[in-house]
Amino acid sequence: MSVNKKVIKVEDLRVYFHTKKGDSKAVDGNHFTMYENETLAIVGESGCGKSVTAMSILGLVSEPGEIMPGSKIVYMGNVDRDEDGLNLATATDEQIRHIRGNEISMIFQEPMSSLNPVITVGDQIMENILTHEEVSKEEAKQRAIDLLAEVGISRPEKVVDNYPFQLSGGMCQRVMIAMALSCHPKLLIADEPTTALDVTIQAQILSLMNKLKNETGTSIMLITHDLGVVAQVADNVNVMYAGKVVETAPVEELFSNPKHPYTIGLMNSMPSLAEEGKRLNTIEGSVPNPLYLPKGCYFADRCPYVTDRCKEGQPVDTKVKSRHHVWCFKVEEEMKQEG
Ligand SMILES: Nc1ncnc2c1ncn2[C@@H]1O[C@H](COP(=O)(O)OP(=O)(O)OP(=O)(O)O)[C@@H](O)[C@H]1O
Repeated sequence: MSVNKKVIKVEDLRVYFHTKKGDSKAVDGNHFTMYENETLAIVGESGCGKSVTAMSILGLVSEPGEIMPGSKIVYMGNVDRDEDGLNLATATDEQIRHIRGNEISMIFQEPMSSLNPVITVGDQIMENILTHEEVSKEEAKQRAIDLLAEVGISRPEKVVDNYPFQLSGGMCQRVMIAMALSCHPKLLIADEPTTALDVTIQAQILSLMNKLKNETGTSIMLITHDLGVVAQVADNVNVMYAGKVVETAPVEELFSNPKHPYTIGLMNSMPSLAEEGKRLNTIEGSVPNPLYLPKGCYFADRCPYVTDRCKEGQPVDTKVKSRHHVWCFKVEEEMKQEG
């Protein structure tokens, strides 16, 4: 089986917010690898560190937040520059500025508030192109029009001169995608890109993201709490809990063979995924406060299978099969028994 090229490899990423009450461990040992032409979905309850992980990749963590020493975010999207990759966790502001908006782009949940209301959408796309490439204004404008057409906006030569308020939410999100794609990014981070849109527009935006991935080979990180969205567009999924990945697997494998009790709980709480006729469950309890994390497994307090061992130490990486890994003592023991 051919494996796509690695774009980014995150190892032991820790992001702490230094507050008066102590260190709030928003991300606490996160790790994953992203590949070209693949969409990685990051799922998990509110506050589990999805957005902070994305902000770290973009160099946007600011005080009181800190990417802790030892964290690695190795960007390998452009091997011409450096065979070993560039550690974005320790890169200079200048190095990150060059990559952000160019090789790594981001689209956000609220397209209206991410676009500048007093600048036409065309000028905003052009500004991005002109910042990163040496092209004339005319060429940049033509590129903006072509990009608007590419993301499915009709009459792009007219829309290019519109202000964001003249467009619908779905159109603004398309503009954001056009902007993100203006410099052919190796990695596109989409943080809840369809949450603010109605269902039909949601489906169109997701299929647009799929099309772009297939046509350009861009690696996409999709942050969402919606497993329905994950099923539609993800190739791989990371399930995060309290700042850590607790399970990672290819999407079909995760849905057919979820292992971590938290992943199973998430699936049972989704109406479309729970077994027909079975009562919908919610996961009792709440995520631990990142200021006071327990010494054992962070899910122990909510886990129906908790044992003393779970309260004593942190579970380690257990391989279930190729690219399916779980961090759970119960799964570790099951795998040992299976030999
Ligand atoms: N500026 C800040 N100061 C202190 N804590 C912060 C700050 N920004 C984020 N956090 C904390 O970091 C943790 C992770 O937040 P993050 O926004 O990454 O969660 P999330 O999984 O993206 O949630 P959501 O789905 O609600 O967007 C949370 O506990 C949050 O309170």
